[in-house]
Amino acid sequence: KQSLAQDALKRRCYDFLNMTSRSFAAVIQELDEELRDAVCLFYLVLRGLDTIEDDMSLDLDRKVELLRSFDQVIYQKGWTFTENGPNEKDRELLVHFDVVIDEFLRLKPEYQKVIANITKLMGDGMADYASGEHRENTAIATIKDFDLYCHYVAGLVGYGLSDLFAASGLESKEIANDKALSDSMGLFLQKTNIIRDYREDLDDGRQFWPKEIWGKYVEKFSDLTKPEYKDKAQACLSDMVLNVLDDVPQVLTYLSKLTNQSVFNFCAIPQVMAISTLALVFNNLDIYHRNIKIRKGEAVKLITNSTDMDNVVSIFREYIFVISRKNEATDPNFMKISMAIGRIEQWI
Ligand SMILES: CC(C)(C)CN1C(=O)[C@@H](CC(=O)N[C@@H](CC(=O)O)C(=O)O)O[C@H](c2cccc3ccccc23)c2cc(Cl)ccc21
Repeated sequence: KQSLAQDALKRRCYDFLNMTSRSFAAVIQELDEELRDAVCLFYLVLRGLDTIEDDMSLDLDRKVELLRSFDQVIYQKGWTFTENGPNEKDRELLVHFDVVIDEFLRLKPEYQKVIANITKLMGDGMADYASGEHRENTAIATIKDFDLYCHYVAGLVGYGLSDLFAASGLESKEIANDKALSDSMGLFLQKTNIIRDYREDLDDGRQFWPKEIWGKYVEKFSDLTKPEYKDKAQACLSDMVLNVLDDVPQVLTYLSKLTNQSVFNFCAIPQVMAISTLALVFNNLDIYHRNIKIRKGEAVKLITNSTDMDNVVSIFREYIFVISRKNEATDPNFMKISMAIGRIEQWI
């Protein structure tokens, strides 16, 4: 029986959810009753972890200590955090994190275990990266480092969501068994965001593109913004998109295994937004100068059309066609892009 006070507590968690991410918050709230609170709290715990990882004003040792212990923090009633810098985006969430913890402790133990387990793995991964990042600026040297970083910050989210879907009984246990599929769901979103956010990250002094890729085209990461390197910048961008296209077949395979409508919508909407973003950024040198986003009207069309597998496949087919049309024969990666598109078209 929910007391009025407990209702107020839950309401405040959904207010934080809406504060941290408007459009996606609505999708989370559409989830079946059984999963809604667990996913909402998983999202807020991850946001808390991200707010610590993102805060460059935090002392490194303090940051590492917080990241590695966050899986215990979420069990400490009353815990709050006021050491974030003043302009940290979701500072407010950690200042009132005791509300999130109270609600987390009311979840079914098996949901708590899934969230705590992923929080530990992610916190350790972020801590390892944060220590390395301070050692030398290109902590993401190889494509292997790139995949590992994206696994920590996004692939693990896929692991956790698949475990929650399976634990809820709304999806088969099998969805949580194939880790590679869950990993690809996160990698596709995160890698697309990393390409889109090139300029924003550069201006923040952060670089996530693997040196194994950009180092083939320029000496310095910021050279990609210079007009005299235009052709190199375009080839580098297509090389990055090529790397992301590898995850498309796994994303479609994962989505095809889902049976619950609300879970499907929750999983499909970010993926169709990502393929649309990928088609937008491909061969679009504006990404080196400003953050480009798909138009609102486009996003609304995608959201309303992502409720069944056939529609999602046709949306992917449409954007894969856009990429193949934008693919230029003069691009050194032209053939590789064509073959990656060929592999995807076999699937769709
Ligand atoms: C880094 C990230 C990709 C995992 C972030 N991430 C997502 O990107 C959100 C979408 C989102 O937040 N979009 C932003 C816009 C934007 O950031 O571009 C919005 O405000 O609409 O979706 C993912 C997400 C949703 C559904 C299934 C997933 C499977 C594996 C991994 C992640 C999955 C997400 C699910 C959870 Cl529970 C937590 C975080 C995320």
